[in-house]
Amino acid sequence: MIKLENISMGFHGKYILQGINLEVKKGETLVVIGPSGSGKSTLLRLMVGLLKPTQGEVWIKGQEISHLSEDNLNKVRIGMGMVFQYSALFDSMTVGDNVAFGLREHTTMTEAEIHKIVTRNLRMVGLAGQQDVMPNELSGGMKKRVSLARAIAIRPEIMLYDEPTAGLDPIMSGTIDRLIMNAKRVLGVTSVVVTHHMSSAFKIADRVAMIHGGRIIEVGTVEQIKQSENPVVQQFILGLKSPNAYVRRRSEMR
Ligand SMILES: Nc1ncnc2c1ncn2[C@@H]1O[C@H](COP(=O)(O)OP(=O)(O)OP(=O)(O)O)[C@@H](O)[C@H]1O
Repeated sequence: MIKLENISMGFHGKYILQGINLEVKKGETLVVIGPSGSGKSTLLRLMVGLLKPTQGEVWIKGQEISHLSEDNLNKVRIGMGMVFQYSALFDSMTVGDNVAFGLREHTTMTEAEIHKIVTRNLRMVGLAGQQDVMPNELSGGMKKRVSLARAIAIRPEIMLYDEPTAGLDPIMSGTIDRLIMNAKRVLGVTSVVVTHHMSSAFKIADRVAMIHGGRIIEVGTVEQIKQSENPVVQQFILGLKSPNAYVRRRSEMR
């Protein structure tokens, strides 16, 4: 469904990502973890053609997208929902109109049908009855939830989430995790989720990929990641001060 082939990405001569090979299968949820600034958001932006790789190929549903015109890219993007860190809501539109936007643009649904979906989706993200509110009256976390309600409205085949639970309280984070899992279970959505929340990552992931130093240093199922012998992976998932702390802890346990 999504395939990155030998991707390198540099900004002003400095390489952020190097030699990235990654495949996300249909219906799979891949969670991307890694330190701040390691290139996780850049990876998502490459997948949706917002950035062109310095090197390598980005395949979406059998189509290489890094050389497509903006028009053709937009056609590919119709099947993709995005919940990005600063997902722009349209400030001049109500919450309800924001959620309805893609449905009005890309479907022939009646207003009554659209109203039903808007109401249901806002309820799913814990914002029932907020359709007439303007985005600037919402907290950051609420805006993120509106953008999630908007993204899933068009029933995309692919969903890309950039830190969907950042800034949310634990209960709301749990709600969003369940939404991501439901989108997979009910709609068969293929998802890539960038998160700093390890508990969330381990709950929702089919596979986890860890980026470090511009490269994918580990990829595998939750169990495989938890059992990784790589001290850098263990340091990250356990939140230790240094990789050596893990090596010491492991030798003490043996
Ligand atoms: N358009 C750009 N121009 C120049 N540098 C950029 C650009 N986009 C990202 N970068 C740089 O690339 C690096 C990786 O950024 P990115 O946002 O992908 O990291 P991240 O892993 O998502 O970080 P975080 O976890 O903090 O959100 C950073 O050093 C950032 O400054």
